[in-house]
Amino acid sequence: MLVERAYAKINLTLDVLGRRPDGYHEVDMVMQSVDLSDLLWIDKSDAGIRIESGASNIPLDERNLAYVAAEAFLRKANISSGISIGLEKNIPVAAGLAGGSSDAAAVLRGLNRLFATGYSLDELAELGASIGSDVPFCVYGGCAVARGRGERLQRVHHQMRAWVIIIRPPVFVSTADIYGALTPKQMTQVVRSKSMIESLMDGDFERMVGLVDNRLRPATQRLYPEVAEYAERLSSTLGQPVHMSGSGPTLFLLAPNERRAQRSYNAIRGFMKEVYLCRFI
Ligand SMILES: C[C@@](CO)(OP(=O)(O)O)[C@H](O)COP(=O)(O)OP(=O)(O)OC[C@H]1O[C@@H](n2ccc(N)nc2=O)[C@H](O)[C@@H]1O
Ligand SMILES: Nc1ncnc2c1ncn2[C@@H]1O[C@H](COP(=O)(O)OP(=O)(O)O)[C@@H](O)[C@H]1O
Repeated sequence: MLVERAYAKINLTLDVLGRRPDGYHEVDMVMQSVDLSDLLWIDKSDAGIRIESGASNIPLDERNLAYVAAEAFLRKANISSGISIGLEKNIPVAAGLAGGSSDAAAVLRGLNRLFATGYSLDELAELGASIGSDVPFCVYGGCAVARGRGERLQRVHHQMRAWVIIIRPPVFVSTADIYGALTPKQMTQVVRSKSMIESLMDGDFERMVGLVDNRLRPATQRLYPEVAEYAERLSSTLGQPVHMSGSGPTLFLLAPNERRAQRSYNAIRGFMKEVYLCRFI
């Protein structure tokens, strides 16, 4: 048996360039892993794929992305063993934090170790792209610019230290609905990833914060006006901008040090239920 950790991500920039013939959207986004994670215990078993978890808000059958990943891996490696997966779910579900994608990526890494199949991370990422657009990034973690539908990655090795306060409003958002609600005006060729990477590489925290942006946000706020209300309340209480991750509804704030992060975290906990304090990894 082995243990794998599946980290959540936030989007520091997210630009949509246009709709593709396959129904997906061409994106350009800077993704960053944070140290909020699920834990997976992965082992061989007699037959079939079994997932056990205390989480009651996700399917534990073949619809679970960890299951889909295990099935895809066994098929690729031509292995007939059964698999058991224990899943401790700490990443909020359907939140724009890629929790399911990260679980899938952790299963690919874990099974590669368990069966000593020797696939490279690039090979696992390629397999991951068939499971979901965010899975290839989650195979590597860290920081990367993701293009295409999210699967074409340029990894970024920066030393920026930043704390992240993640707030999950009680709103349930469908990623497909958000992409589907984009208007042509919300899709442009202007991308912010280059400047964002420069600020990360320079360790320029203030510049980085000023560049955080997400082109899906207007669509999410139009379909779910509560998200705009939560964001407005948070930014007016704290006197600083609040950002949205992925298709939402998760909002986040960035802080340059632990003291400031803790102060914001304490203030937000007074009126929001689901708040997490974490860091870039
Ligand atoms: C918005 C983002 C930003 O990181 O993250 P989340 O909010 O899901 O965390 C991603 O683009 C989400 O990636 P992921 O959640 O893996 O998407 P998928 O399962 O591949 O696709 C779900 C649906 O979203 C739409 N989709 C997804 C990716 C993309 N580049 N264009 C799209 O139009 C499609 O309608 C697709 O059917
Ligand atoms: N292991 C998993 N963890 C979370 N959600 C999962 C998982 N497997 C499948 N899902 C389903 O995937 C959908 C998206 O979940 P998630 O990956 O958490 O969000 P997002 O794509 O917004 O980052 C949810 O509707 C959930 O039911």
